[in-house]
Amino acid sequence: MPRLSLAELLMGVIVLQQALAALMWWLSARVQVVPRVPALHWAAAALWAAGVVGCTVLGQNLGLAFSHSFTNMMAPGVFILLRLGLQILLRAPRQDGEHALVAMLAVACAWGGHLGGAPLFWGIATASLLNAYCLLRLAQTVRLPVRQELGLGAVRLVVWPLRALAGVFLLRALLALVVPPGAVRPLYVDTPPNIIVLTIMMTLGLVMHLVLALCVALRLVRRLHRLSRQDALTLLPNRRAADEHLARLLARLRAGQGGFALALADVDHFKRVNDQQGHAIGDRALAHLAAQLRAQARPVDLVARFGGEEFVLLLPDVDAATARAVAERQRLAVAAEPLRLGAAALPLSISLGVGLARADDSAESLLARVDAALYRAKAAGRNRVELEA
Ligand SMILES: Nc1nc2c(ncn2[C@@H]2O[C@H](COP(=O)(O)OP(=O)(O)OP(=O)(O)O)[C@@H](O)[C@H]2O)c(=O)[nH]1
Repeated sequence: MPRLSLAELLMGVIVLQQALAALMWWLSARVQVVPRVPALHWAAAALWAAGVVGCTVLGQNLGLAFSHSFTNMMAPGVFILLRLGLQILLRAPRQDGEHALVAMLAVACAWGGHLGGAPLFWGIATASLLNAYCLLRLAQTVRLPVRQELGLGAVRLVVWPLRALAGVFLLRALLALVVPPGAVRPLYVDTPPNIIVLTIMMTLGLVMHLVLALCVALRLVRRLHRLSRQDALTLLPNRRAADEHLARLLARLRAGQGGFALALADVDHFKRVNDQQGHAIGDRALAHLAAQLRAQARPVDLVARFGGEEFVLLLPDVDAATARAVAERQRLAVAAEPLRLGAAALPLSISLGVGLARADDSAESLLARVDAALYRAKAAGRNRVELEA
């Protein structure tokens, strides 16, 4: 068995590593853990990288022209695929024109540089410049999402190796122009610069895919967190979100940082709506009411679906009179805006109970007082506001 050089060994590790990354992305796309299209782009990028490195090693018998041209022509494809996947994930504008231009230039560099008979150094220099450009563009695309998802530390972890590799390519381009032809050796030859380049490539290959995987996982967790606190029908915060917000406001009140009021709004005779119009119209009525309540509220107020046909309003920094006035405004707005059903209109109304939080309140005691006020509003004829006793 032929003895492998250190460079060849490193290239073998890179091939294996990229093949595993490709498998990981492909599997996660299949089981739909991550968005499918970006994951498939990254799988293709990893496979492409494994192919480029593998063919460069295996094709060394075919001569310098092959190994340089092939690597130079194919390498930008890796960066383009990685970048495309990221842009699709982020729904960022895609630079298809730029990518097509890079691909054409890569082919032109390889063709003109080696296969077309131009001096070897010219091909190496132009292709290295192209690779450096792709790497810098990839670093630019990666920077913002990684910073938002994972923080500044991760930016350094992924952006600096990308820039370092771009620097190495720039150096390679410069060397090709100033040193004698043949001094810039193909990657599979054991030279100190090649070992450095391969080490950076290996580290980057690992870090890049790990950081991408982490970004995707964090996005997923944040999405689940958001969904678990959102009501699917009205898109308002749900009971869980309201309970958490109420606990925060109570803690703030106890710390002497400001009071708040709580209002419960319940749709009047909603059973009748369902019975007479059907459940689907009932759902539309709830979504309509939710939009109205939200539209009437201040940005600092929380409007949430508390359950069924009941909504909760959390109003920070108001006194009892203001809280009552806010509830009254909401009631009048709902009564004034029936649900449009084609030419017909379905009148809707809400009853509200309102209460001001006290420093010794628990969530339960406050809710019990406001619920009692709501009960009185219902008992007194509905479509009205009652303040806690
Ligand atoms: N369409 C629809 N109906 C719901 C939903 N959640 C609860 N409801 C209905 O809301 C109705 C509430 O009825 P009740 O608690 O009797 O109250 P009401 O008819 O509004 O009468 P009052 O509150 O006393 O004015 C029930 O018929 C529930 O089925 C929902 O998500 N969609």
